[in-house]
Amino acid sequence: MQMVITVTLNPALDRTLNVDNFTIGTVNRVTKARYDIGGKGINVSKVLKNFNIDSLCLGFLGGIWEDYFLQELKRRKISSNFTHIDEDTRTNTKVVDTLQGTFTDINEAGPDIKKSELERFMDTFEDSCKNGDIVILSGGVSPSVPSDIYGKLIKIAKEKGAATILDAEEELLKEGVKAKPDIIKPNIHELTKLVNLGEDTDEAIIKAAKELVEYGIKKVLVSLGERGAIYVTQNGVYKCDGLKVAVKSTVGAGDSMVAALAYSLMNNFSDEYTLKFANACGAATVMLEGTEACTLEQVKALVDNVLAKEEKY
Ligand SMILES: Nc1ncnc2c1ncn2[C@@H]1O[C@H](COP(=O)(O)OP(=O)(O)OP(=O)(O)O)[C@@H](O)[C@H]1O
Ligand SMILES: O=P(O)(O)OC[C@@]1(O)O[C@H](CO)[C@@H](O)[C@@H]1O
Repeated sequence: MQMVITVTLNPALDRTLNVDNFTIGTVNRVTKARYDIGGKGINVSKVLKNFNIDSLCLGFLGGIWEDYFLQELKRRKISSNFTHIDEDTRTNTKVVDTLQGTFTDINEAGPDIKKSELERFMDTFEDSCKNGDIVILSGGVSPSVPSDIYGKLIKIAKEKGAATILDAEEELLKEGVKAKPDIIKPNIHELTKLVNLGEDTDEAIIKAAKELVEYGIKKVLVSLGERGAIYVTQNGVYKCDGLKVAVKSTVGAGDSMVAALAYSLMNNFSDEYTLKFANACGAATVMLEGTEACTLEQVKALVDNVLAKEEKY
């Protein structure tokens, strides 16, 4: 049976603090706090579960939060086979200031991963991937994990006959792209660094994404925050504007788009509808507090409002 596997090499307990008029260098009072299990791959699995799709979460977990993550995953009926590590899984702090409309992420570097822990993970990964699976590689890694890790994982997954989706930044993305994953989902900042994009006009983004498709990546979804998204595939170029919605937290918007890409593959959506669906997922996610996953009902209520069109290039 086809399985979705999400890889989160550096999960995080996301602590979202609402602070009015957040100011650096003073005492800030928190009006509301919430905690969510997070890390990009785990967020993808949370969204997929809300879409009635089972997935298997892999990665590293350890220390004070390990049991909490496992309990939460169990409560959500999400399967997992995390590699246990000695050090503590990190806590990432997100400061939401609705008065100033700012969203600040303070992400920890993450625990040291020992060579033996990495080797155990590699074995688990290799044993888990099967022909026809969809493997999602998302997020950053601890400093001790080599930056070509995603390249290696993509190679293994492809040899097994699995489709691969990569959502990463900087060297992790650069090295991962060399292994030609099927789909990538850079945001505009990630794309800019990947291809040395001079300007962030639609034309420049489309040209860069087309070059990536010519290089061998089948589909490139560039997320542009409130500006919407651009999707370039072997079939064409598609563009849509962002939906105007009330934003509660931007955390996980990109992850919900990655979940949408997997969901679209499983449901054979057209490229145009995939873009509409992914953009609706992004909008639905920013309407929710903290790192809460969007639901299919929410997305269905928004998707028809997304105006996506094929661009002639
Ligand atoms: N302010 C907003 N209003 C409406 N939609 C938004 C807004 N911000 C993000 N989105 C939606 O979410 C998608 C993903 O956002 P973004 O480009 O910020 O991803 P990202 O940087 O990968 O996010 P993250 O790393 O926080 O998960 C956008 O393409 C858009 O569809
Ligand atoms: O430090 P990374 O791995 O780049 O990002 C981690 C993170 O910000 O990404 C998710 C939202 O996309 C959060 O759940 C998590 O805290």
